Amino acid sequence: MTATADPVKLMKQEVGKAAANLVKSGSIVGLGTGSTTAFTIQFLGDRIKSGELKDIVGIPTSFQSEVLAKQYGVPLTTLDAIDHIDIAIDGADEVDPSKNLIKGGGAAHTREKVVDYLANQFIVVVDSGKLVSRLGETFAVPVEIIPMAITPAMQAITKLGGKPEIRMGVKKAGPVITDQGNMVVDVRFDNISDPDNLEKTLNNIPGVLENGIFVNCVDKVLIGEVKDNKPLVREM
Ligand SMILES: O=C(CO)[C@H](O)[C@H](O)COP(=O)(O)O
Repeated sequence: MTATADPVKLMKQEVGKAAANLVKSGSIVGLGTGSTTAFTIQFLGDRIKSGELKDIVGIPTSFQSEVLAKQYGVPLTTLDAIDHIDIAIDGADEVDPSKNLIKGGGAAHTREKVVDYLANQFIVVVDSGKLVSRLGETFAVPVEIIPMAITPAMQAITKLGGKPEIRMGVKKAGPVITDQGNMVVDVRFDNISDPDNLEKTLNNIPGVLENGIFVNCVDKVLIGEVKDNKPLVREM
């Protein structure tokens, strides 16, 4: 793979590669979604092709990661065929100092939460622009809702103090539809002081399938940075 001049892409590439290097032969690997984990999947494929990495199987968290795994030669399985996941590698939209996350920028947070929470080790890969002092600082909370419940669920979210907006498609008329056939509402909150409680409260609204707040589940965050035009990876 050739290095790129775009600093954010360079950070994503370095951190994606660093995470792929943590995977050991014989592992069952959760494959995250997004532009950062796309590099991880690509580097896993490179390690398999070179013979350095043997007997791994991936569990995709989205149609996107499934397609990439097939493209780069990473064998896949399903949750029905395995009894554990050794390591999951996934991106995030925000990371707070306690390693809590907002995810779902790619509308894949429901499957991501299933896979990432099952893993014995959950590694998050981000560029340094994703670090925040408090969740909700820059990113809205994605909430996946079944279509017939969209109106009452949005009303309930508004009563909680959130400002919900249906996520609209790009190069597609109408709303984004998830891999499960649902809609996503992006919810702005003025202040998320208790992410643990907000995660549970949102999921208690009838019709809500899952939201993008991930609390107390991350083992390690790999952060990509660029210093003096050189990419670096540090750990949190
Ligand atoms: O949660 C996600 C998808 O639902 C992604 O992991 C998150 O949006 C980060 O994406 P990227 O690596 O492209 O910045």
